This record gives sequence, structure tokens and C-alpha cells, in this order.
Amino acid sequence: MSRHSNTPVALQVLHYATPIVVFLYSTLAKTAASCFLHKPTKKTDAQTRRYAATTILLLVNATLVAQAIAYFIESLAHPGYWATQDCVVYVLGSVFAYGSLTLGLLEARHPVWHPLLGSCLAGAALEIPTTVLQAVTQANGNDFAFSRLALQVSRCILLVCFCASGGWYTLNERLQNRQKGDETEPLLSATANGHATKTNYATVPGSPEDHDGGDSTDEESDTDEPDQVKELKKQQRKRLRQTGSWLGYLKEFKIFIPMLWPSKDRFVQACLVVIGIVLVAERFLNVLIPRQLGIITDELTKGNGNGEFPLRAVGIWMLLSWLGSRAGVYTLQSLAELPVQQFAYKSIGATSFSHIMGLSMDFHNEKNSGELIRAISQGQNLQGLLEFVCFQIGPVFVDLAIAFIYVYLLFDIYMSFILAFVGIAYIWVGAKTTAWSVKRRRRFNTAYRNESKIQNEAINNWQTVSHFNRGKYECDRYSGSIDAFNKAEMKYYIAYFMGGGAQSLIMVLGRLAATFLAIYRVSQGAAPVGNFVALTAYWRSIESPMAQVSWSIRKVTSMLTDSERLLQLFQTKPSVTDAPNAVPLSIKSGEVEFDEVDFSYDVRKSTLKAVSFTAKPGKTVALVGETGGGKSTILKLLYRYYDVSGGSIRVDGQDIRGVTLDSLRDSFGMVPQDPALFNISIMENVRYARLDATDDEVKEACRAAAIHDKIEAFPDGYKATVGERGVKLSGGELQRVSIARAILRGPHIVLLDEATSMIDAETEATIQEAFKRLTASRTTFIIAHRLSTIQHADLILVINDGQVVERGTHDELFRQNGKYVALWSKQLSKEVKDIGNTLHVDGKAAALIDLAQQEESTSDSKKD
Ligand SMILES: Nc1ncnc2c1ncn2[C@@H]1O[C@H](COP(=O)(O)OP(=O)(O)OP(=O)(O)O)[C@@H](O)[C@H]1O
Repeated sequence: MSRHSNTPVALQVLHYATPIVVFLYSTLAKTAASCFLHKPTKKTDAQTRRYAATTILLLVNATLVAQAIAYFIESLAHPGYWATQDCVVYVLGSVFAYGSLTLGLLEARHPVWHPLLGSCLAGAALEIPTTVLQAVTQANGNDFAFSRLALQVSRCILLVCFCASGGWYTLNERLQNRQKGDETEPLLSATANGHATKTNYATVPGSPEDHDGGDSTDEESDTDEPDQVKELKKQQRKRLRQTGSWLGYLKEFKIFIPMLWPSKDRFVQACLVVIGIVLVAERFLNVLIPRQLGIITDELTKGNGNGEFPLRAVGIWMLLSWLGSRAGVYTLQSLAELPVQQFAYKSIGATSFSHIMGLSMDFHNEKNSGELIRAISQGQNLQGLLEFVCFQIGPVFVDLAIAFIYVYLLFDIYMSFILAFVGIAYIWVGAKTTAWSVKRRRRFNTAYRNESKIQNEAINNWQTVSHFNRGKYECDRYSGSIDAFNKAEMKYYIAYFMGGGAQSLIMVLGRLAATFLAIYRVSQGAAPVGNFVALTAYWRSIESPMAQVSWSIRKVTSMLTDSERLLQLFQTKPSVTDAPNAVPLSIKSGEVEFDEVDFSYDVRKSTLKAVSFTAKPGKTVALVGETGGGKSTILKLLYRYYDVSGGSIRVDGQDIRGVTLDSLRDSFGMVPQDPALFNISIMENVRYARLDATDDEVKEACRAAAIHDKIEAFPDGYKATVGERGVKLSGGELQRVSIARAILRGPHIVLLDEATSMIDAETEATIQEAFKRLTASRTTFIIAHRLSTIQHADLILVINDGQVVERGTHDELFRQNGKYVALWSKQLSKEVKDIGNTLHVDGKAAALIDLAQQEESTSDSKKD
């Protein structure tokens, strides 16, 4: 079809090389820039530079389009003339290469310049000799040749202008930067507090706002997050814009690699090998099946209805088709993929669960369970990441490269161009719509978690909701959150489907163009009918992987976006951990010493100030005092839920920060203020304290805690389930089950935080014996508001406003006639008021009542 010309070989080589070099350089440099390069230009005159550069590149494209039109018009003007293949490749390839550069520049408000400059420099370096050679070889050419030469010269001038102005700008910029000095900012500014390393929220660089450099925080931010997290996110985005890149973003996810890669599981590794083999086989089958169909067609065409059946060719085709079908190698692949997915599902789930369980009390005080559970389940979607990247996205690029060569062999380079245009446009549109939808996806996720949070809160607080009759209010709130979720979902899916629609359009147009060209070639006798059949079948087989890659890119992006919250959780480190050289606690006698302990939950308010005391081995220390004084905090510090901010706590002379948390907590038996049980049987709940305890031991512990008879009276006895957090039990029953647990555990040190506050005096008397047994020869800490329960303690500490204001035994403190006595008098006076004159009081109590009345009248007179 082309008229043979006497184009010199050097010119032909330049024609082929120019678009390839420009395109390859720009692709590689852009990829490297998005991975490693950090600073897009944000100077004030950057926009002027961008507009000027875009104009030049558009003009370069215009010269190429004009050149293509010139060839076309010449072929019309001179029938039989057609540009040589190298010229067509040169023009179409250059449109492709410079077109992609222009598009990139149009998109990025703050472009990275060096890929652009380098590409144009390479382009100019090749265009100039091309133009000279063209001028020499076409010296006696016609008007068309001259017009083409003129276009070529203009293109050279434009490219040189681009490089010169770009070089000048870059030089200027460097000089200015040198004058200003280094302007880089640290990761977190001084305003971000010390918790910065704990939470770290990543966003997706490469999304439009990152290119744009605009502040998109408002739109993107999760509305339900505390200000501190928002601030950190803002800082993170800022940093990503300044120094960030996809590589930087993805680096954050490297935490997940050990959870995805089965480094120790031989079976899963074997499955991966099987998948690899199947993938290679699929690549071959993709080409062989349509090719075999083409061979059959050609044999049929040659036979022209002579009754000969192409048995061998059909047999091979049938075999290949079976292998390439869902019943063939794909089944093998699906079977092998299952263990790989399950491995990742398990390792992500188990690791995140154990990480969250290992986080400290400060985290658990702030958490929202519903939101947390959804974050884990969304993060588990990452299980498919390895599959998508290695088995779906990667092979498609191989497919495209094979397809480019195969369609060239079937027809010619024009067919390869159609394929390349379709492939790149398809993937480009896919990537663009993905970037477009990331923001919407993030909002959709936030709405999803918010809905879960509201639902969870309302169900968990059902009693509070009922007490205040706020059922309608909660329903409205939940339904509002569903509306917000639906809205966010709608917006996300609109973007998703629109992107899909645009891609399908590209695919259809590509198929039509390829079919048109193939029919034309066959009709001209340039290719056999079999090639047309092979192409039609093959085109379909490459369409689906292309759709797959674009879907996979979206899927990977949404997986990464979805798992950002889990990533954030993984980056949250427990504030209390084992020291690197921690050793197990060795308890000899159980002496506990608080030495000048300071502590605050919030740096702005101190909770404990210089608390010092010693709990002698086997003795009982009681903590009493005004509510909010810091008593429970003392026990929490002993448990190492928090670390002291000053001073130290020692158990048998060992600083608790130097021993392992497990060994420390194993030494304690705690009866908390508000015990919570699992929604399982009472037997299992008590056994939770010592998993190997027998039924008899459990019952013995319950007997000691004066709850055995009560449990036996339940219709299901020890098998009775206790409801969520133990709601089916009364407050007193709950506390006694909790005491039974502590008795069963048999700890070295006993901590009783208001352990009998909900138990009536009579029952309390019955469990005093149990307490005596529990605490005998064990160091014991008791917090009690009912002072009668602690009057026999070996040491009573009166805690007021975070300080030990009095200490001693009951009698010693009474003699001091200070705060302790005031507490007693207040309590007794209240009790007397409650029971009035019916109370039988002994002489001592009567004296105390007098004291209480005196105290009250003194304080009243002070007030007056
Ligand atoms: N997780 C927390 N975060 C911030 N402040 C806290 C936290 N827990 C307790 N506080 C504050 O620390 C102070 C001491 O609380 P703590 O629970 O130790 O008092 P308490 O003496 O045990 O009170 P009560 O007798 O009422 O149980 C209180 O002002 C309380 O508001």
C-alpha cells in the first residue's frame, strides 16, 4: 500500500527512534519522579511557566497533526501515494508521545519539570538531525514536502524554545533557592505534640489534590475525629505534598508485607508457585487459542468447501480452549488462590486483634468499639492485595506488550498503534477516575464507620437511652447516619460507574477501529481471512484483562484507602510496654513501695503528687478519701496501666517498669469497682481467672464468695449465661462473682477497688471470712468508701487531691482527729440521718455522732 521511497536508512532509524525515545524517557522519568522526587514547584510565577510550556507543547502537537493531514491530503492529491511506514510511525508515535506530555502538564498545577524538560531535550536532539536529513533528501521535493519540512523546522524551534526557557527557569530557581537557604520543614512542626508518633494518617498522593497542592483537608477529613488527629493528618498531608510520592505513601504500608507474604508457610508458597505457572500458561493460551482459530479458518478457506475436515487443527483448538476455559487452568488458579487469601486474612486479622488488645489503657479509654471493629474488617480486605498486584495487574502489562507484537505480526504497525492507543487511553482513564474517586471513597468509609459507631453506641447504652426515653432521638440519629452513608455511597458509585462507562466507550471505539482496519486489509488481500478471525477472537481476550487491570487498580486503591485506618491503628504504639531488658517479676514476700510517685493523665493537671508509702508483705493497705482524690489511679499505676511521670513503684524491690507486664499482672488479683463479665455461663466466667481450674474449684471459690447458693438457685445453675457485660446479674451478685474470680486466681497481691460497694451489710458479713482467706498472708490494697470495711487495715492512707494527707491505723488516725475522723463523721452523720432515731447506737458511735454534729456546725459557722 505504501509507495516505496528512497528514504535513507539513517532517516528511517530517526523516524522510529524519536517517538520511542521521547515516550520512554518521559514515562520512566515520570515514574521515577512520582516514586522518588519530592518537590513540585510552587513558586508564584510557576503558573505562567506552566501556561507557556503548555502552549509550546500544544503547538508541537499541532505541527504533528498538520503533518499527518499533509500526508493525507497528499495521498488524496496523488492517487497511489501513501506515506512510508517509518513516516507514519514517526508522526503517530510523536503525537502519542508529545500528547501524553501535554496531558500530564495540563493536569498538574504544580508539575515536576525534569521529565518534561528531559523529554523535550531528547526530542529536540533527534528532531534536528531528522530535519536536516529531510531537508537534504527532499531538496527537490514538491509543495507537500516543503510544507512538511516547514512544520518540521517549526517543531525544532518550538522544542529548542521549550528547552531554553525551561533551562533558564531551572537555573534561576536554583540560584534563588541557594539565596534563601534550605526551606524544608520537619515532619511535624513544633505545634504537634509528643503523641505525634503514635498516630499517623496517610493520604493518597497522586490524587488530584496532591498534584494541585491545594488544601483539601476540610473535604477529606473524617468529621468524627478529634482535633489532634485532624491536625496530625493535616501535617501528614503537608509533608506528603512537600516530600511525598506514591512510593512514600506505599512505604507506610510495608507494615502489612509480613502479613501478606507467607515467608514461613511452605504450603502457601507452593500455591504461589502453582499460580505463577498458571499465569505463564495463560499468557500462551491467550495467543494460541485465537491463532488456532485463524489457522482453522485459513484451512477452511483454502479447502473452499471440498469436504476436507481440518481435524488436527480443530483438535488442537479444542484442547487449548478447554485448557483456557474456567474448567481448565483457571480452576487450578482459583484453588491455589484460596490458601493464599486465607493466609493473609488470618495474619491481618490475628495481628490487628493482638495489636489492639496490646494497646494501653489510654487508647482503650478513647476508642470506639464499633468503629474499631469495622476498621479491622476493612483492613482485612488487603488480603487480596498480593493477588491483585502480582496476579492481575502485572500480567496485563505483559499481555499488552505481547498483544502489541502479535497484532503487528497479524496485520501491521497501524494495528499495533490502535491497540496501544486503546490500551493506554483505557488505563489512563481508569487511573484518572480512580484518583477522582479516592476522595469520595474516603468519605464513604468515614460515613460507613460513623454509622457503625452510632449504632454500636446506642445498642451498648440501651439502658441509658431507655432511662431518658431517647429511643426516637437515637433512631433519628441512626437514620441520619444512614442517610449520610447513602449519600456518600451514591457519590462514590456515580464516579465509579461514570469511569467504567468512559472506559467501555474507549474499548468499543478501539474494537471498531481495529475491525475496520482488519476488514480493509483482508479486502485488499494484504492479510488472510484467518488473521481477521484471529484478531477478532484475540481482541476479546485482551479486552478483559485490560478491564481487569483498570478494575484492579481501582480495587487496590480502595483497599489501600480502606486500610488506612488499620494502618493508623498499627502505627499507634502502646504507651506502656516491656522495657528492652525487662525480666519476669520475682515475688518473694510481696512488699509494695510507692516512692515519691507523681502522675497526671493530662499534662495540664496533676493527679498524684509525691505519693509515698510502703505496703508491708502480707499486710492490708486501705485507701480512703474524697471522691476523685486519686485512689483508683494508685491501683492503676500499680497494675501498670499507665507509667508514673515521677518517682517509682517497686514490688519486692523491683521497679515495675523493669519487669515484664505479663509477670507483673499475673501477680495481681483485682476486684474492680464495676466488674464486667463475658456473655457466657457463670462457670466459664469464674474459670476465666484460672483457665485450668476444675468445676469443683470454681464452686469452692463461689462458696467462699457467698454466691454459690444464689447460683445454684438459678434455673440453669452454673450454666446460666449472664448477658452482655453481666447485665442479668444484680450489682451485688456481679461483685461476688468477681470476688470468686479473685479467690480462684490465688494471686500474690490483692487489689480490691470498692469490691463490696454494692453488697448489703448482711452479705458483706458473710463474705468477710472469704476476704480474710483471700487476703491472709497476701499484700492487699482496699479502696472503700464504707469505712467500716477497712477499719482493721494495717495501714490506712487518706488520699486527698492526689496526696497522702494522713496515714496510720484506724486508732492512730482517730487520735489525730483530722481528715479521717471527718470522713467517718460525715459517713455516720449521713447514716444517722438516713435511719433516724431507729438506729441502735453504742457509746462510741454516739460520741462520733456528737463529733459529726460538732463538725457540721463548725463548717456551717465557717461558711457563715
Ligand atoms: N482516664 C482518665 N483520663 C483523665 N482523667 C482521669 C482518668 N481517670 C481518672 N481521671 C481523673 O483523675 C482523678 C482521680 O481519679 P480516680 O479515679 O483515681 O479517683 P478516686 O479517688 O478513685 O475516685 P472515686 O473514689 O470516685 O473512685 C479524677 O479527677 C478523675 O477525673
